[in-house]
Amino acid sequence: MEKLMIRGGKPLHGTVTISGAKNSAIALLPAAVLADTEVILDNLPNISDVAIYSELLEELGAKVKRRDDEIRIDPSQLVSKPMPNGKVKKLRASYYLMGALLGRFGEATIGMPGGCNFEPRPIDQHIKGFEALGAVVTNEQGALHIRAKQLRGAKIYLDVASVGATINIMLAASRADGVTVIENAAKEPEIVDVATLLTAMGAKIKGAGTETIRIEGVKEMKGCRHSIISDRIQAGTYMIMAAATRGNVLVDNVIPKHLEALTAKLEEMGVEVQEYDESIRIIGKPSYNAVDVKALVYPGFPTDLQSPMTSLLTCAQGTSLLSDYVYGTRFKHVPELTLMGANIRVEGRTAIIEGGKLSAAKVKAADLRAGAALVVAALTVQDEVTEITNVEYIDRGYDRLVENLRNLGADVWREHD
Ligand SMILES: CC(=O)N[C@H]1[C@@H](OP(=O)(O)OP(=O)(O)OC[C@H]2O[C@@H](n3ccc(=O)[nH]c3=O)[C@H](O)[C@@H]2O)O[C@H](CO)[C@@H](O)[C@@H]1O
Ligand SMILES: C=C(OP(=O)(O)O)C(=O)O
Repeated sequence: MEKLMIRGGKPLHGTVTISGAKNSAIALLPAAVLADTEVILDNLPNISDVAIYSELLEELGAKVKRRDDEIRIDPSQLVSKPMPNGKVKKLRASYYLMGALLGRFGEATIGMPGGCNFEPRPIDQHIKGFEALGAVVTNEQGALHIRAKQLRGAKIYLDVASVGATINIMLAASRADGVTVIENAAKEPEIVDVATLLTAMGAKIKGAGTETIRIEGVKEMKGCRHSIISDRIQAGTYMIMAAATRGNVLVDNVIPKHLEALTAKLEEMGVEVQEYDESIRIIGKPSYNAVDVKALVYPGFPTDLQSPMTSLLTCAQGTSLLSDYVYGTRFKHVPELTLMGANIRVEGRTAIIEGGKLSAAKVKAADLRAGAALVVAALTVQDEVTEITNVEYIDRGYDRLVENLRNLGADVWREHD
């Protein structure tokens, strides 16, 4: 086990290059199993979720070769195999093997997913989708058994615009007989990225990125080469870190459109934001306005930036309100920030944040973004060392975090716990 040590108080300066998106990569890897030949993905993030997913694909018989930020997946020898336990429990996105294997083999047995457990995260909409496509789904000892004699296209109205359910249904429906229409589909950029890969593999998909997605099933899908979109959540976290430390940072290899909700909030706080074609410069200011933030589905403010944003709002003058309308109890970072001297109260789905100075403490990352929130907070603490344990959560989603922060001038290192 390792812990992260941060001596804060230094404004971040320089350029950080953002890697491919976690939430795309861990959907694109299982999507590759629908092909008959090799799929090559570029701009692959170097994060633990990707490493675990690659091993899962190998367990299923895929040949996986990885070099730098490229991965080659040859699924031609893939076998239909139950995966009730083991690595599937370490990931949230292992649920995509349900849709992908169902599409390829007409059956899948996958343990209930792991990942960040900041609150109960049901997958009833995924199951509803598989059933609508003609599958029989049973839950036996914590694993879902999904079987279909013949997958048939269907109209599916999602009760909630779920990212995972939208992608899972797209995966299975790509190999179904006939046309599937998903209504109230999620619109996150990662869904468009998955649709782009599936289309390059031979699927017929229209409307990804809107609330209605139409998928015409095809009999065969082939390999291709695809570059993963850049990680808007990693990019947003560095933008927040730059603002919190009153630094001047160019966040490079980003799609500025994907970050508009954050950019608008930072500007409202008084942060200077300069947008370029593929990069964003953040110039911090000595004092910030308190603001109200509502985390919503895309294109609203992302729930995955809600925790790091909480830390930034402790640097503002006055009271900010931050409400999460996607995950109403995603506040595991709050008790830890309180240990660092933050004045935050949670009422229902809202955190009420009073601006003020933080101090160093021994804190624990309760999940991936709660960990990112602690890193933001620690970077603001003048000269004192904050110790963050449970770094393995942060490693799920931040590519070369220590290296990047050091390049920006931060005093950060890892130690054995
Ligand atoms: C691997 C991945 O891409 N993870 C992201 C994905 O998670 P994930 O795909 O799990 O999140 P969803 O979009 O499915 O969840 C959104 C909301 O819908 C609810 N819901 C979801 C599915 C379902 O079957 N029933 C149901 O009620 C959830 O409890 C939540 O309140 O989107 C979340 C919301 O942007 C992000 O925080 C995660 O980083
Ligand atoms: C919640 C997240 O990830 P996951 O859904 O993979 O647990 C996240 O990326 O913030």
